[in-house]
Amino acid sequence: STKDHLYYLRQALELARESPPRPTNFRVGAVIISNPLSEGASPTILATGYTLELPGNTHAEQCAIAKLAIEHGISETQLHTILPQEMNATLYSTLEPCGRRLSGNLSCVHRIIATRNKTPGISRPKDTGSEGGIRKVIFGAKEPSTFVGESESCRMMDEAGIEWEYVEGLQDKILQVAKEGHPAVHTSGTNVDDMDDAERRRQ
Ligand SMILES: Nc1nc(=O)c(N)c(NC[C@H](O)[C@H](O)[C@H](O)COP(=O)(O)O)[nH]1
Ligand SMILES: [Zn+2]
Repeated sequence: STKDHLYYLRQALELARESPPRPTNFRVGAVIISNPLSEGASPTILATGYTLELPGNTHAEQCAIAKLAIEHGISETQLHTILPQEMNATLYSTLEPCGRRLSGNLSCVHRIIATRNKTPGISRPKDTGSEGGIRKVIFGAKEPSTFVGESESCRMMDEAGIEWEYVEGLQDKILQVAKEGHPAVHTSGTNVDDMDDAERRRQ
């Protein structure tokens, strides 16, 4: 339910606050939970991550996925062996996972797809249970167009048969945390350093 979703998005937002502010990316937090389909089983947190947590130019979702694989001593493409379908692994991210990165690094949507037992080139009907790994992605804010313009992430997840859901309620706070470290935009509208001298003198 939305209440549970907001509970985990709040946890992810707390993680995002751990991220060092940079003008070149967003501060994001991610939580991977098992949310078993079987009756009465309770969800458990499997891994967490925040932007730049692991060395290098790392994203929150990337860190959570990498940490889970490291913890089990397996590669990220083998995560479906510890995330069977009945575990219904779900990734919560404060911001929509990236579909493209200005750095050219592998996007988080591709990393999420790689956790599933998808033999490249063999397309199974969507409902086959054998595709474990991360089955659902829930995020609390759409990615602003700052870096890559219109995000293709949701279309890419649809094509990969990964369920996703944008849960509203925390988006303002999430974006405020995400953009800390970005150049301030003067509320007066035009950014002072964008003005020409004549206009600046008139201020
Ligand atoms: N979902 C998400 N999680 C993150 O941890 C993070 N930093 C971003 N940020 C998205 C933004 O589009 C990219 O940060 C820029 O495109 C620059 O790309 P790099 O981060 O340098 O690879 N998005
Ligand atoms: Zn990413």
